[in-house]
Amino acid sequence: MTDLPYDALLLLSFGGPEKPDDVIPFLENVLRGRNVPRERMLEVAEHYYHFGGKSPINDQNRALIEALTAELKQHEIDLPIYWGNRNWHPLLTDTMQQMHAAGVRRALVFVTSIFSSYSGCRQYREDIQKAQAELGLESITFDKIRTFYNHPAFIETMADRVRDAIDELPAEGAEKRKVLFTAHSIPNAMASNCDYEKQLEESSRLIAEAIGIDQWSLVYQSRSGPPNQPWLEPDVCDAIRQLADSKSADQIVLVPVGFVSDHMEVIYDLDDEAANLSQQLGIPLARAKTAGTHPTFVAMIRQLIEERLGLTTEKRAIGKFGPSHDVCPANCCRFEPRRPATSRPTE
Ligand SMILES: C=CC1=C(C)c2cc3[nH]c(cc4nc(cc5[nH]c(cc1n2)c(C)c5CCC(=O)O)C(CCC(=O)O)=C4C)c(C)c3C=C
Ligand SMILES: [Fe+2]
Ligand SMILES: [Fe+2]
Repeated sequence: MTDLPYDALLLLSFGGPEKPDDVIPFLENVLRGRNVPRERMLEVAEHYYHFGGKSPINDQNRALIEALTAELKQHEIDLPIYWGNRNWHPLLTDTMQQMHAAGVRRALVFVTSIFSSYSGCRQYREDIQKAQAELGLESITFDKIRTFYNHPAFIETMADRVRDAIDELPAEGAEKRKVLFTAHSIPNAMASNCDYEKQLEESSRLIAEAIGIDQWSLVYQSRSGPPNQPWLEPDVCDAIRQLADSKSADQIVLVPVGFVSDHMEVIYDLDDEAANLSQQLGIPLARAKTAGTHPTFVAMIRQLIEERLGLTTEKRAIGKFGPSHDVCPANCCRFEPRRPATSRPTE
Protein backbone atom coordinates (compact mmCIF):
# COMPACT_ATOMS: atom_id res chain seq x y z
CA MET A 1 0.00 0.00 0.00
CA THR A 2 1.35 3.47 -0.82
CA ASP A 3 0.73 7.10 0.16
CA LEU A 4 -0.42 6.43 3.71
CA PRO A 5 -0.39 9.54 5.94
CA TYR A 6 1.81 7.66 8.45
CA ASP A 7 4.86 5.49 7.85
CA ALA A 8 5.22 3.70 11.21
CA LEU A 9 3.44 2.71 14.40
CA LEU A 10 5.09 3.25 17.78
CA LEU A 11 3.88 1.09 20.67
CA LEU A 12 4.66 3.27 23.69
CA SER A 13 4.57 1.51 27.04
CA PHE A 14 5.66 1.59 30.66
CA GLY A 15 8.50 -0.96 30.64
CA GLY A 16 9.56 -3.33 33.38
CA PRO A 17 12.65 -5.09 34.73
CA GLU A 18 13.94 -8.24 33.02
CA LYS A 19 16.19 -9.42 35.90
CA PRO A 20 16.73 -8.77 39.63
CA ASP A 21 19.49 -6.16 39.08
CA ASP A 22 17.08 -4.10 36.97
CA VAL A 23 14.44 -3.78 39.70
CA ILE A 24 15.73 -0.83 41.76
CA PRO A 25 16.95 1.27 38.79
CA PHE A 26 13.59 0.62 37.09
CA LEU A 27 11.63 1.72 40.16
CA GLU A 28 13.87 4.80 40.55
CA ASN A 29 12.94 5.73 36.97
CA VAL A 30 9.22 5.20 37.70
CA LEU A 31 9.29 7.31 40.85
CA ARG A 32 11.70 10.09 39.86
CA GLY A 33 10.21 13.41 40.96
CA ARG A 34 7.21 11.73 42.62
CA ASN A 35 6.15 12.01 46.22
CA VAL A 36 6.36 8.30 47.05
CA PRO A 37 8.09 7.13 50.25
CA ARG A 38 11.30 5.06 49.77
CA GLU A 39 9.73 2.29 51.96
CA ARG A 40 6.90 1.92 49.43
CA MET A 41 9.45 1.60 46.62
CA LEU A 42 11.30 -1.14 48.52
CA GLU A 43 7.99 -2.89 49.25
CA VAL A 44 7.13 -2.89 45.52
CA ALA A 45 10.67 -4.13 44.74
CA GLU A 46 9.84 -7.22 46.84
CA HIS A 47 6.83 -7.92 44.58
CA TYR A 48 9.19 -8.04 41.60
CA TYR A 49 11.81 -10.19 43.44
CA HIS A 50 8.98 -12.57 44.37
CA PHE A 51 8.65 -13.24 40.61
CA GLY A 52 12.43 -13.57 40.00
CA GLY A 53 12.98 -9.86 39.29
CA LYS A 54 11.26 -10.08 35.90
CA SER A 55 8.07 -8.23 35.05
CA PRO A 56 5.75 -9.96 32.58
CA ILE A 57 5.01 -6.64 30.86
CA ASN A 58 7.82 -6.79 28.27
CA ASP A 59 6.91 -10.27 27.04
CA GLN A 60 3.27 -9.16 26.91
CA ASN A 61 4.21 -6.20 24.73
CA ARG A 62 6.26 -8.50 22.48
CA ALA A 63 3.21 -10.78 22.14
CA LEU A 64 0.95 -7.80 21.38
CA ILE A 65 3.35 -6.58 18.66
CA GLU A 66 3.45 -10.07 17.13
CA ALA A 67 -0.35 -10.31 17.11
CA LEU A 68 -0.75 -6.79 15.72
CA THR A 69 1.87 -7.40 13.01
CA ALA A 70 -0.16 -10.40 11.82
CA GLU A 71 -3.42 -8.41 12.03
CA LEU A 72 -2.03 -5.53 9.95
CA LYS A 73 -0.55 -7.95 7.41
CA GLN A 74 -3.87 -9.75 7.08
CA HIS A 75 -5.55 -6.41 6.33
CA GLU A 76 -2.77 -5.36 3.94
CA ILE A 77 -1.73 -2.40 6.05
CA ASP A 78 1.96 -1.79 5.50
CA LEU A 79 3.11 -0.12 8.72
CA PRO A 80 6.26 -1.21 10.57
CA ILE A 81 5.83 -1.41 14.35
CA TYR A 82 8.41 0.02 16.77
CA TRP A 83 8.38 -0.36 20.55
CA GLY A 84 9.69 2.06 23.18
CA ASN A 85 9.17 2.44 26.93
CA ARG A 86 9.07 5.23 29.48
CA ASN A 87 10.90 3.47 32.29
CA TRP A 88 12.94 0.54 30.98
CA HIS A 89 14.60 -0.88 27.89
CA PRO A 90 13.88 -0.57 25.04
CA LEU A 91 13.79 3.10 26.09
CA LEU A 92 11.86 5.59 23.97
CA THR A 93 15.00 7.62 23.09
CA ASP A 94 16.76 4.54 21.67
CA THR A 95 13.69 3.54 19.65
CA MET A 96 13.29 7.06 18.34
CA GLN A 97 16.87 7.00 17.07
CA GLN A 98 16.15 3.71 15.28
CA MET A 99 13.03 5.23 13.72
CA HIS A 100 15.03 8.22 12.54
CA ALA A 101 17.74 5.97 11.07
CA ALA A 102 15.04 4.04 9.19
CA GLY A 103 13.69 7.28 7.71
CA VAL A 104 10.38 7.45 9.64
CA ARG A 105 8.74 10.89 9.18
CA ARG A 106 5.20 10.51 10.62
CA ALA A 107 4.41 7.94 13.29
CA LEU A 108 1.16 6.95 14.93
CA VAL A 109 1.50 6.15 18.62
CA PHE A 110 -0.45 3.48 20.48
CA VAL A 111 -0.03 3.99 24.23
CA THR A 112 -0.68 0.97 26.48
CA SER A 113 -2.89 3.01 28.82
CA ILE A 114 -6.62 2.87 28.38
CA PHE A 115 -7.85 5.72 30.57
CA SER A 116 -7.04 9.41 30.53
CA SER A 117 -4.81 10.68 33.33
CA TYR A 118 -1.53 12.54 33.63
CA SER A 119 0.41 9.25 33.91
CA GLY A 120 -1.52 7.50 31.13
CA CYS A 121 -1.92 10.36 28.64
CA ARG A 122 -0.10 13.67 29.11
CA GLN A 123 3.09 12.18 30.56
CA TYR A 124 3.48 9.94 27.48
CA ARG A 125 3.10 12.98 25.24
CA GLU A 126 5.70 14.80 27.34
CA ASP A 127 8.01 11.75 27.09
CA ILE A 128 7.82 12.01 23.29
CA GLN A 129 8.51 15.75 23.29
CA LYS A 130 11.45 15.36 25.69
CA ALA A 131 12.99 12.56 23.63
CA GLN A 132 12.55 14.58 20.44
CA ALA A 133 14.20 17.64 22.02
CA GLU A 134 17.06 15.56 23.42
CA LEU A 135 17.76 13.96 20.03
CA GLY A 136 16.97 17.02 17.88
CA LEU A 137 14.22 15.04 16.13
CA GLU A 138 11.38 17.58 16.39
CA SER A 139 10.77 17.25 12.65
CA ILE A 140 9.33 13.74 13.06
CA THR A 141 5.57 13.78 13.75
CA PHE A 142 4.24 11.54 16.54
CA ASP A 143 0.42 11.42 16.76
CA LYS A 144 -1.20 9.57 19.66
CA ILE A 145 -4.15 7.30 18.86
CA ARG A 146 -7.34 8.22 20.69
CA THR A 147 -8.48 6.74 23.99
CA PHE A 148 -10.65 3.65 23.50
CA TYR A 149 -12.39 3.09 26.86
CA ASN A 150 -15.80 3.11 25.16
CA HIS A 151 -14.84 1.38 21.92
CA PRO A 152 -17.31 -1.51 21.41
CA ALA A 153 -14.45 -3.94 20.70
CA PHE A 154 -12.78 -3.12 24.03
CA ILE A 155 -16.09 -3.60 25.85
CA GLU A 156 -16.70 -6.88 24.00
CA THR A 157 -13.17 -8.08 24.83
CA MET A 158 -13.57 -7.38 28.52
CA ALA A 159 -17.09 -8.86 28.61
CA ASP A 160 -15.61 -12.05 27.17
CA ARG A 161 -12.86 -12.02 29.81
CA VAL A 162 -15.44 -11.59 32.59
CA ARG A 163 -17.58 -14.46 31.26
CA ASP A 164 -14.50 -16.72 31.30
CA ALA A 165 -13.78 -15.75 34.92
CA ILE A 166 -17.40 -16.39 35.94
CA ASP A 167 -17.12 -19.86 34.39
CA GLU A 168 -14.34 -20.66 36.90
CA LEU A 169 -16.69 -20.12 39.85
CA PRO A 170 -19.12 -22.66 41.29
CA ALA A 171 -22.80 -22.34 40.39
CA GLU A 172 -23.58 -22.22 44.12
CA GLY A 173 -23.39 -18.62 45.32
CA ALA A 174 -23.99 -17.08 41.89
CA GLU A 175 -27.03 -15.09 43.18
CA LYS A 176 -24.73 -13.12 45.49
CA ARG A 177 -21.86 -12.67 43.07
CA LYS A 178 -20.14 -9.26 43.21
CA VAL A 179 -18.06 -7.97 40.33
CA LEU A 180 -15.30 -5.54 41.30
CA PHE A 181 -13.76 -3.58 38.43
CA THR A 182 -10.29 -2.42 39.45
CA ALA A 183 -7.90 0.26 38.20
CA HIS A 184 -4.63 1.86 39.32
CA SER A 185 -5.31 4.38 42.08
CA ILE A 186 -4.00 7.89 41.44
CA PRO A 187 -3.77 10.97 43.70
CA ASN A 188 -7.10 12.82 44.00
CA ALA A 189 -5.23 15.93 42.84
CA MET A 190 -4.40 14.12 39.58
CA ALA A 191 -7.90 12.69 39.19
CA SER A 192 -9.51 16.12 39.51
CA ASN A 193 -7.89 17.30 36.25
CA CYS A 194 -8.87 14.44 33.96
CA ASP A 195 -11.68 12.09 32.96
CA TYR A 196 -10.07 9.02 34.57
CA GLU A 197 -12.92 8.17 37.00
CA LYS A 198 -15.67 9.13 34.54
CA GLN A 199 -14.20 6.88 31.83
CA LEU A 200 -13.62 4.00 34.26
CA GLU A 201 -17.23 4.22 35.49
CA GLU A 202 -18.46 4.21 31.88
CA SER A 203 -16.32 1.24 30.77
CA SER A 204 -17.37 -0.74 33.84
CA ARG A 205 -21.03 0.11 33.29
CA LEU A 206 -20.85 -0.90 29.62
CA ILE A 207 -19.08 -4.20 30.38
CA ALA A 208 -21.59 -4.98 33.14
CA GLU A 209 -24.45 -4.17 30.77
CA ALA A 210 -22.93 -6.39 28.05
CA ILE A 211 -22.96 -9.40 30.35
CA GLY A 212 -26.21 -8.50 32.09
CA ILE A 213 -24.99 -7.97 35.64
CA ASP A 214 -26.06 -5.26 38.06
CA GLN A 215 -24.09 -6.09 41.20
CA TRP A 216 -20.80 -4.36 40.44
CA SER A 217 -18.61 -1.53 41.67
CA LEU A 218 -15.41 0.25 40.75
CA VAL A 219 -12.46 -0.03 43.14
CA TYR A 220 -8.79 0.93 43.04
CA GLN A 221 -5.45 -0.78 43.65
CA SER A 222 -1.67 -0.27 43.71
CA ARG A 223 -1.73 3.00 45.67
CA SER A 224 1.78 4.40 46.20
CA GLY A 225 1.44 7.82 47.87
CA PRO A 226 2.23 8.80 51.46
CA PRO A 227 -0.62 8.04 53.92
CA ASN A 228 -1.55 11.71 54.34
CA GLN A 229 -2.13 12.23 50.62
CA PRO A 230 -5.62 11.33 49.34
CA TRP A 231 -5.68 8.81 46.45
CA LEU A 232 -8.72 7.30 44.74
CA GLU A 233 -10.61 4.81 46.91
CA PRO A 234 -11.94 2.30 47.89
CA ASP A 235 -8.91 0.03 47.79
CA VAL A 236 -9.71 -3.41 46.39
CA CYS A 237 -8.73 -5.22 49.63
CA ASP A 238 -10.83 -2.85 51.76
CA ALA A 239 -13.75 -3.50 49.40
CA ILE A 240 -13.34 -7.28 49.79
CA ARG A 241 -13.20 -6.92 53.61
CA GLN A 242 -16.33 -4.77 53.50
CA LEU A 243 -18.17 -7.37 51.40
CA ALA A 244 -17.17 -10.05 53.93
CA ASP A 245 -18.15 -7.92 56.97
CA SER A 246 -21.56 -7.13 55.51
CA LYS A 247 -22.02 -10.73 54.30
CA SER A 248 -23.10 -9.33 50.94
CA ALA A 249 -21.01 -11.52 48.61
CA ASP A 250 -20.89 -15.29 48.21
CA GLN A 251 -18.38 -14.97 45.39
CA ILE A 252 -16.26 -12.23 43.84
CA VAL A 253 -15.04 -11.56 40.32
CA LEU A 254 -12.10 -9.13 39.99
CA VAL A 255 -11.88 -7.35 36.64
CA PRO A 256 -8.66 -5.35 36.05
CA VAL A 257 -10.42 -3.06 33.58
CA GLY A 258 -7.78 -0.35 34.11
CA PHE A 259 -4.88 -2.35 32.66
CA VAL A 260 -4.01 -3.58 29.18
CA SER A 261 -2.01 -6.64 30.23
CA ASP A 262 -1.48 -9.00 33.17
CA HIS A 263 1.63 -7.22 34.48
CA MET A 264 3.05 -7.09 38.00
CA GLU A 265 0.35 -4.81 39.46
CA VAL A 266 -2.21 -7.40 38.35
CA ILE A 267 -0.44 -10.65 39.22
CA TYR A 268 0.83 -9.43 42.60
CA ASP A 269 -1.80 -7.01 43.88
CA LEU A 270 -4.76 -9.09 42.66
CA ASP A 271 -3.65 -12.72 42.20
CA ASP A 272 -1.55 -12.71 45.36
CA GLU A 273 -2.78 -10.09 47.88
CA ALA A 274 -6.48 -9.82 47.01
CA ALA A 275 -6.88 -13.55 46.22
CA ASN A 276 -5.20 -14.54 49.54
CA LEU A 277 -7.43 -12.17 51.47
CA SER A 278 -10.55 -13.50 49.84
CA GLN A 279 -9.46 -17.07 50.59
CA GLN A 280 -8.89 -16.18 54.27
CA LEU A 281 -12.37 -14.67 54.37
CA GLY A 282 -13.84 -17.77 52.76
CA ILE A 283 -15.19 -16.08 49.61
CA PRO A 284 -14.46 -17.83 46.29
CA LEU A 285 -12.80 -15.39 43.89
CA ALA A 286 -11.95 -15.44 40.18
CA ARG A 287 -9.89 -12.85 38.35
CA ALA A 288 -10.70 -11.89 34.77
CA LYS A 289 -7.78 -11.63 32.36
CA THR A 290 -6.86 -8.24 30.92
CA ALA A 291 -7.38 -7.51 27.22
CA GLY A 292 -3.81 -8.66 26.36
CA THR A 293 -3.80 -10.25 22.89
CA HIS A 294 -7.51 -11.08 22.70
CA PRO A 295 -8.28 -11.15 18.94
CA THR A 296 -11.13 -8.64 19.33
CA PHE A 297 -8.78 -6.25 21.13
CA VAL A 298 -6.07 -6.63 18.49
CA ALA A 299 -8.72 -6.00 15.81
CA MET A 300 -9.76 -2.85 17.71
CA ILE A 301 -6.21 -1.48 17.58
CA ARG A 302 -6.17 -2.16 13.82
CA GLN A 303 -9.49 -0.31 13.47
CA LEU A 304 -8.12 2.68 15.41
CA ILE A 305 -5.11 2.71 13.06
CA GLU A 306 -7.43 2.53 10.02
CA GLU A 307 -9.28 5.62 11.32
CA ARG A 308 -6.08 7.63 11.39
CA LEU A 309 -4.88 6.30 8.04
CA GLY A 310 -8.14 7.54 6.49
CA LEU A 311 -9.15 4.00 5.50
CA THR A 312 -12.51 4.38 7.21
CA THR A 313 -14.71 7.27 8.28
CA GLU A 314 -16.27 5.27 11.08
CA LYS A 315 -15.19 6.18 14.64
CA ARG A 316 -16.72 3.50 16.81
CA ALA A 317 -17.87 4.35 20.34
CA ILE A 318 -20.81 3.27 22.49
CA GLY A 319 -22.48 4.54 25.66
CA LYS A 320 -23.03 8.05 26.96
CA PHE A 321 -20.00 9.80 25.50
CA GLY A 322 -18.83 9.85 21.88
CA PRO A 323 -15.44 8.89 20.49
CA SER A 324 -12.55 10.59 22.30
CA HIS A 325 -10.53 13.36 20.67
CA ASP A 326 -7.75 12.46 18.22
CA VAL A 327 -5.72 15.46 19.31
CA CYS A 328 -5.54 16.23 23.03
CA PRO A 329 -6.69 19.76 23.88
CA ALA A 330 -4.13 22.02 25.58
CA ASN A 331 -5.43 21.31 29.09
CA CYS A 332 -5.83 17.55 28.64
CA CYS A 333 -4.74 15.59 31.75
CA ARG A 334 -2.74 18.40 33.32
CA PHE A 335 -1.14 17.65 36.68
CA GLU A 336 0.64 20.38 38.56
CA PRO A 337 1.10 19.17 42.12
CA ARG A 338 1.51 21.68 44.90
CA ARG A 339 5.20 22.20 45.53
CA PRO A 340 6.87 22.62 48.92
CA ALA A 341 8.23 26.18 49.16
CA THR A 342 11.89 25.20 49.50
CA SER A 343 12.42 21.99 47.55
CA ARG A 344 12.15 20.59 44.03
CA PRO A 345 8.80 19.34 42.69
CA THR A 346 7.24 16.27 44.29
CA GLU A 347 4.64 13.69 43.18
C1 LIG B 1 1.05 9.31 40.73
C2 LIG B 1 0.60 8.24 40.16
C3 LIG B 1 1.28 6.95 40.09
C4 LIG B 1 2.34 6.42 40.83
C5 LIG B 1 3.10 7.06 41.95
C6 LIG B 1 2.62 5.13 40.30
C7 LIG B 1 3.62 4.27 40.76
C8 LIG B 1 3.91 3.02 40.21
N1 LIG B 1 3.32 2.42 39.12
C9 LIG B 1 3.92 1.24 38.87
C10 LIG B 1 3.63 0.33 37.84
C11 LIG B 1 2.71 0.56 36.82
N2 LIG B 1 1.91 1.63 36.69
C12 LIG B 1 1.18 1.50 35.55
C13 LIG B 1 0.24 2.37 35.04
C14 LIG B 1 -0.17 3.55 35.65
N3 LIG B 1 0.38 4.14 36.77
C15 LIG B 1 -0.34 5.26 37.10
C16 LIG B 1 -0.10 6.12 38.16
C17 LIG B 1 0.92 5.97 39.11
N4 LIG B 1 1.74 4.90 39.28
C18 LIG B 1 -1.38 5.38 36.11
C19 LIG B 1 -2.42 6.48 36.07
C20 LIG B 1 -1.26 4.35 35.23
C21 LIG B 1 -2.15 4.16 34.00
C22 LIG B 1 -2.96 2.97 34.09
C23 LIG B 1 -2.37 1.98 33.12
O1 LIG B 1 -1.84 2.38 32.13
O2 LIG B 1 -2.39 0.80 33.34
C24 LIG B 1 1.52 0.25 34.92
C25 LIG B 1 0.91 -0.31 33.65
C26 LIG B 1 1.42 0.33 32.43
C27 LIG B 1 1.04 -0.38 31.17
O3 LIG B 1 1.58 0.01 30.13
O4 LIG B 1 0.22 -1.30 31.16
C28 LIG B 1 2.48 -0.33 35.70
C29 LIG B 1 3.18 -1.63 35.44
C30 LIG B 1 4.94 1.04 39.85
C31 LIG B 1 5.85 -0.16 39.92
C32 LIG B 1 4.93 2.16 40.68
C33 LIG B 1 5.79 2.45 41.83
C34 LIG B 1 5.80 1.89 42.97
FE1 LIG C 1 1.68 3.15 38.13
FE1 LIG D 1 -5.50 13.35 28.03
